[in-house]
Amino acid sequence: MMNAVEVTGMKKVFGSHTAINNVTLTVKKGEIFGLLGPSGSGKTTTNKILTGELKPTSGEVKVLGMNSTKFGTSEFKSKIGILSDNSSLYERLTVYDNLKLFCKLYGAPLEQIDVLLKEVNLQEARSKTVSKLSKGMKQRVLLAKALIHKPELVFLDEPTSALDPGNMAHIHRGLQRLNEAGTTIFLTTHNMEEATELCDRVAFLHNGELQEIDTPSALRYKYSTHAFHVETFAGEQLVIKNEPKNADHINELIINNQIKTMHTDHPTLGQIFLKVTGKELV
Ligand SMILES: Nc1ncnc2c1ncn2[C@@H]1O[C@H](COP(=O)(O)OP(=O)(O)OP(=O)(O)O)[C@@H](O)[C@H]1O
Repeated sequence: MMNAVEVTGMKKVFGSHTAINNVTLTVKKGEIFGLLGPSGSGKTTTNKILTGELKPTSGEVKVLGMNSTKFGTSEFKSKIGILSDNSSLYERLTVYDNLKLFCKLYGAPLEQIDVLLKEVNLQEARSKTVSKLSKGMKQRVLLAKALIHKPELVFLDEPTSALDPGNMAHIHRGLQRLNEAGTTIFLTTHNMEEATELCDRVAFLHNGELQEIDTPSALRYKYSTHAFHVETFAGEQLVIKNEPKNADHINELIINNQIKTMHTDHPTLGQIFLKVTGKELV
């Protein structure tokens, strides 16, 4: 199966500052891939290179089998969708008229508009002027705009950063449905719960360099201490390694009804990021 994204040795230098250094990664077709990193780690720069807005200083970048000379062509634009900090809407037009304009631009059927307004939970705002929308509502219109032409691959830069928990959950379900229908999603976020919930694989970006790349569950296993954390009714806090030689000890605690709570150590992606880079994912 062809990869959706192939990046080899990508570097981006702004003046004397290296924003991206030697990044190599692939995104498989059909995946939800999460690029995680704190502010300034290089997520947006990576996105801009992959969507043709910026050129890498060096390295190879391929998107849907096309190399960077094809970025910006109508074939490229018809196959990818973009939600970035540069995405914009016509402020004086209504939500519906904005989407109608983009439908026409891409030759997409107008029926797509109502399908997408439902997906982003904005049916009731269809006749509102964009300038009167909240930040979160605008973000959802921009997401609908990014998806209007049914792209094969979408690049979503912090797609839920302005959303309340209810709308965030709604958008997450929508993105999962979109992915189940075959769309590959390249998501940049610093929201670790979002990444854990949505992503098949995640990459940690820190100071422009990739630190880890794997499934959330493999990373959580890798950085687990493989121990049981036990609280007894007597108030003791025990940490017992998950090893055969400790079976009798655990058995004894169970038989004597001493266990009040017991759980395995399963670090969150945020805790792992902190362990790997010494930085919080914010
Ligand atoms: N056009 C530019 N000129 C100079 N430096 C830049 C430019 N764009 C980005 N940078 C620098 O490159 C680094 C990475 O920036 P980038 O916007 O990619 O980070 P980010 O991870 O997306 O951060 P955030 O989450 O805050 O958007 C930062 O140090 C930033 O200041």
